[in-house]
Amino acid sequence: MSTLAVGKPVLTPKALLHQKYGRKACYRIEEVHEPVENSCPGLALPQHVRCRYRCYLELPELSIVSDAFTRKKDAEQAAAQMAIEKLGIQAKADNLTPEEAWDELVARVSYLFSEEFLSSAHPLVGHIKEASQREGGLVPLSIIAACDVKVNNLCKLIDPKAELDTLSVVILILKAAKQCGSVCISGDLWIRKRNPYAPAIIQSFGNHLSEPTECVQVEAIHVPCSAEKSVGTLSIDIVPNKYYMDEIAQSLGVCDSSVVLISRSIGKASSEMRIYFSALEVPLLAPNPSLEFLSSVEHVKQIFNERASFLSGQNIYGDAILATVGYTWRSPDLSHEDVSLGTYYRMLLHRLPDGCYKLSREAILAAELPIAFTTRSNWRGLCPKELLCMFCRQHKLLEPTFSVKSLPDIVTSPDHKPMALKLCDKVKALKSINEDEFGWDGVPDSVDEHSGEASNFICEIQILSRGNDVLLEYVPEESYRKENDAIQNASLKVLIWFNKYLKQSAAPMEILSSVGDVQGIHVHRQNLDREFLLCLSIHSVEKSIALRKCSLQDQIIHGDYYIECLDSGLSPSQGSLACISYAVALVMDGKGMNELIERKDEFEFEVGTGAVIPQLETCVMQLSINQEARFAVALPSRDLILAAAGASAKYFAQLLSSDSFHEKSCYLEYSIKLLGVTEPFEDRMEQALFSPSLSKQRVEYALRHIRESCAKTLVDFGCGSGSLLESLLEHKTTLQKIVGVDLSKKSLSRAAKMVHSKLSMNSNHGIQNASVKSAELYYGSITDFDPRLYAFDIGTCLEVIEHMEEDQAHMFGDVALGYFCPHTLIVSTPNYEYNPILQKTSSPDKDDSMDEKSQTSQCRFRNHDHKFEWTREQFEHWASNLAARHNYGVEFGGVGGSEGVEPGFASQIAIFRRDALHQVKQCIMNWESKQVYEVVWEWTDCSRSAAA
Ligand SMILES: C[S@@+](CC[C@H](N)C(=O)[O-])C[C@H]1O[C@@H](n2cnc3c(N)ncnc32)[C@H](O)[C@@H]1O
Ligand SMILES: [Mg+2]
Repeated sequence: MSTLAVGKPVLTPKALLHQKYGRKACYRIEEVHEPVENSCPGLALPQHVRCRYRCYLELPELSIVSDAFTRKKDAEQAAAQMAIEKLGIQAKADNLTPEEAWDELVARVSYLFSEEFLSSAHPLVGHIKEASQREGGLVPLSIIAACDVKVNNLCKLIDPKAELDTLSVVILILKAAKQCGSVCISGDLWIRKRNPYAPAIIQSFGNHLSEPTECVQVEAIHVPCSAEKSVGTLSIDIVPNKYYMDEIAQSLGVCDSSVVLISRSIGKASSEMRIYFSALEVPLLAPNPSLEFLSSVEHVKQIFNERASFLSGQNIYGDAILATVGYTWRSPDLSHEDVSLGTYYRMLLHRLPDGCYKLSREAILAAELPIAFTTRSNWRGLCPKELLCMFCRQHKLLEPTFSVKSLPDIVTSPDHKPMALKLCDKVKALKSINEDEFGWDGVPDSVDEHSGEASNFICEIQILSRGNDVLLEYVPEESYRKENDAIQNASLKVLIWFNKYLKQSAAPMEILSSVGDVQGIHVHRQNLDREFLLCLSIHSVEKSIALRKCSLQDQIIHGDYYIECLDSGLSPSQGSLACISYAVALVMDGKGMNELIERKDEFEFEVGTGAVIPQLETCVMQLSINQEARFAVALPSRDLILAAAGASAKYFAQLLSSDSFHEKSCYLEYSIKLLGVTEPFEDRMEQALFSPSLSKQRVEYALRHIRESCAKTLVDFGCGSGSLLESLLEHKTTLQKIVGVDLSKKSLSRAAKMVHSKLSMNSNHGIQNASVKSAELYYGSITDFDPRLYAFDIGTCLEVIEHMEEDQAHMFGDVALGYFCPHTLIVSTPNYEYNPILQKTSSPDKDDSMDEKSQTSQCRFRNHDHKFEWTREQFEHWASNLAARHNYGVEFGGVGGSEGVEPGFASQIAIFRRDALHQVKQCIMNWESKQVYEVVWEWTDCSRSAAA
């Protein structure tokens, strides 16, 4: 039997106000658009705005405006809280003694049958109106227990067990009814108004009662008490002029609706989904039965319906019906909705952490709860924190507590990373980089702007029962550079632990504590087992009726019907995002049956995080874009198949229980097609494999040359988010004017914010590179000439050309040296020959036996956006010809790897210098050219320009 701990109901501020004002409390939500973080003055690009919500609360005696919140409901609660504080309202119900609650209950029951009550939108009104059309105007007591929250709350104050037992609520209402003069009890469990309503009122009921005009069949679920019996469907007839509760009574095999007990609503707060069961199953009708008496009766224990009790969180006895039908606050009409078998299995699945994730991705047969949260941008489906909160709510626990601590002195990543990182090390390294919000240069956004050092966060989590007992505490060992990463990773760890606990409950706790890499989890086993008693028991029962394993070997991928197509060379590797379409069919070989269960036209997942079933991941890693494959896996549990089947669950349930099914070889067949691959960002690899990171080395290389050249003006072609400009402002140079050009407005916005904050810091502290007098950012293509950037001292173009089509890269070379004519131009681009080293290190599972040549020929580009990558020879060919055409000299260098050692530098660099003898020729023409770039941001040092 369930022995869930019962806590005092805690009323939210809104609920408290509702108690006092009802509908007189009016909430209105208004959106507030706020620019995100450090906005940048003068930026001529739309900046990111965050939408938040403010709540306006109108009460008869005052109006309140809340602060802005990310969630609407938080704004409402905050407004309600402010009102409560201003008005000095006390949580009344909380302070009632059981005796006072009893008096209130009697008054409430009486009020529910008053004429005044009939004008409210209360769901009970529908029942009273229906009853008035029947002889005697009788209403089942259980309806009051089910519909009126206030009655329920009062009953809980009188007897805390009312939380779990509908029956005890009914008994308390029965007693209260006997004490109030205005109602009377009829039979055992009927209640009615002692003096009938005025004929005029009854007349108006008839007019307003909008009952269905024709018979409707509502699909419902039959949940047998015996766990050995399968859950099935049934339909409830809703017939004009008949009370729907009587139909339910009939389905339960009881005489009338007064002996039908009703659970609280299940699922969403607005849902009318409830469990119905027979009061006759419980020895209720004995005189004055107490709950202690009831639960001590062996018979009651035997008829305890575990599955129904688990779903409703209340004690349910005997066979039960799960249905969505009833009156609501929203409309006077009877509302109803089908509950399919698929819905039932989805609800069960929803209670497990991995099930909740699968449902959030609508990919029940493909998705798995990932084992790692690498970056927010790669995570799909509900985030771990949301999943954990949902899990706690579903299991009627308190909301989890997250305590984030900032540890400024912990160093996340070692200074010198080995070249060959093990996968687990790599995942950690990647985690610590977290470039997710950034497109190109991967500047982590939690990096402390002043010191350049990252601060570190850990997030501790505590899970408490509703009775405030500690169930689980998690103190992580790892720290993260972003607060959100710390929270998400900690939440994920706890979810993974719960998943294991609920699935391997029989395992001793020592084993559970050390599963996977979940360390730092401390559980209070007794409390935990008590809270999850039902869940564990249901899970073990479901396991026992799980399907017999079919003859096909698990894990085996067979029948690789690869469609021959041009190999694009692009296959997913660890850390990349694979986009697939898939279909899963239930196949019965002997019967030649192939039934589609689940399909998705587009499904994205991060490779290497266990976000899909292992067979699927293994298969996808062997595909290139546009290739298709099929494989078979042994049948998973029946529950999972039925949850996936959704609306067709009934059909599949029949199929799976048919005799012929057990005789045939059955399996699930997955057909998948790889639609696209988003490679992990190149700089993620660069950061993980080089120390300092390759991008940092490039910037330092450029910086050295800039200093040596004593340049005063610099243009960064394809500046991206401004990583080079940032570095220029952090170091002493002779530069007075710096300009960036890019085609990405998003990157330019980031660059503007970054340059702005660096410049303000410089002028405040009078340090670093104070020589810069002006900074400009332009939006435009570097293959177009703009005379404002003519004849600068130095031009840089780092890791840009490979992002253009090859002919455009050639064009850029000609425009840069032929029109822009900088004195010096530095161009960097990946060295294709270096890729085998990078890719071998980044995918340790790849076959090592391949000789180097074949590896090179199979190598992918470093970034999905690269249009080409050149070998050293190709690069030198391009650069030398270009230089010769425009009277420049060129030298080569690079970063990553060493000079003269095969296969050269990881990033190859050309430095073009204008031939001193050749003066710039196109001067006149240049000045006549149109200004094609758009200024998106500019800054001038007013003090200096004024002084000058
Ligand atoms: C890999 S990022 C490099 C950014 C920066 N140079 C760095 O090293 O961090 C390449 C950049 O080139 C820009 N880009 C590509 N084609 C361009 C074009 N035709 N004109 C201007 N920018 C371009 C992209 O928008 C992107 O910001
Ligand atoms: Mg690149």
